[in-house]
Amino acid sequence: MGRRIAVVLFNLGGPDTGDDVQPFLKNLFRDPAIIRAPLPIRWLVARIISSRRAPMVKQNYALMDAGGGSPLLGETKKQSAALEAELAMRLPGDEVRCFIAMRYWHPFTEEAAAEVQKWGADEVVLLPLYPQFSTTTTGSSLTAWNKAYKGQSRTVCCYPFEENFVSAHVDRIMEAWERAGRPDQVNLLLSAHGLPESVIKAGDPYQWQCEALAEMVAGRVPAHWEVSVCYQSRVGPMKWIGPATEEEIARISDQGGNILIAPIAFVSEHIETLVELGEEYRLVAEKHGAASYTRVEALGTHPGFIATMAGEVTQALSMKAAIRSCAGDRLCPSGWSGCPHAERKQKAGVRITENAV
Ligand SMILES: C=CC1=C(C)c2cc3[nH]c(cc4nc(cc5[nH]c(cc1n2)c(C)c5CCC(=O)O)C(CCC(=O)O)=C4C)c(C)c3C=C
Ligand SMILES: [Fe+2]
Ligand SMILES: [Fe+2]
Repeated sequence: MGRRIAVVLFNLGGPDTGDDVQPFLKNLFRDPAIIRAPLPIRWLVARIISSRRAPMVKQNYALMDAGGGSPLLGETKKQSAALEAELAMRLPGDEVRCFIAMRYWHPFTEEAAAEVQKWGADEVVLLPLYPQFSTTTTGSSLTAWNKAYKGQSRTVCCYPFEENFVSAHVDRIMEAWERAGRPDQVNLLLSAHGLPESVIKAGDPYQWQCEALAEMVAGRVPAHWEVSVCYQSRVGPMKWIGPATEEEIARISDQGGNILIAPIAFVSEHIETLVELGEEYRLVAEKHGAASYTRVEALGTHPGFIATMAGEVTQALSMKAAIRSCAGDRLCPSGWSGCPHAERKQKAGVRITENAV
């Protein structure tokens, strides 16, 4: 008899309606992976920031066609259904079911863990919808999962250099270039969600993974395009990693460039792609005189992305180790202490190549 395989998709979650915006933000800012302060301070800060931020953010959620909330759950359900169908084909002897585990709104990680437990899975594979590993996203979901689920699971930590994933990005970029009227001179901005600089200094490998992916993408688009990485969605007064996407757009627009802007750390459409990249930054580009501004679509259910996830799951199932990256074992160079893989040991006299790119 085949196995019952549960694939748990980790994502951030988003409010279902306008009324959910403030409690959703409160959940987010209460997370110690996001605000690194002791409990009473964190809860107070979460209450203050969420009530101050909610009115402005609510207006942005209302701009999307999602009943005043986020389209993220709907988009994640489409990816989940496509992955389930792909895995049913690849693992015909087994019963595979995908479960969605959101970190800050329904269906919460705890709800997903209870569902998996009730279903009676023989194998559990944790698969983040965050291609790059960060302690603030995948790391936080892993902590929540391990608290909620009683049993063994296998983890896919990250897949930023997986072949199908990289070529799906290039495919979406070339689609957008066609839509833009195939301009000869192009400024391709690869935009990722930013992080506070302190998180990176504490060893989080996210920025390293984003920038190494960007180099791979840059190597596959026309050689005369100008490609750069930038970081969006800054929140709060702390110093965040840069350059800031908005500043890059203003700089390039001042030179009259044709901008293609692609999300490289988000795999679905939501407030950060539809409103921030799609509307707010478009206004910045227009104000500064860009020749054109075209948003590259998120991967969504691109067949290459579904193949990436299906491949990672089947490989995770066939491994002895409980955790894998797209390179099999540890992907991050030593020094990135936030990487969930143990550091590689340097054997006497043997030089180990840490960087799998
Ligand atoms: C790569 C993915 C993400 C990282 C890294 C990340 C870090 C991070 N985020 C905040 C604060 C907010 N993020 C918000 C929305 C949001 N963030 C991500 C992904 C990453 N966040 C997604 C997919 C979304 C969209 C959710 C949706 O509703 O569809 C928000 C809410 C929106 C807003 O208020 O602007 C906040 C707040 C911090 C502080 C942080 C790292 C420390
Ligand atoms: Fe975020
Ligand atoms: Fe890593």
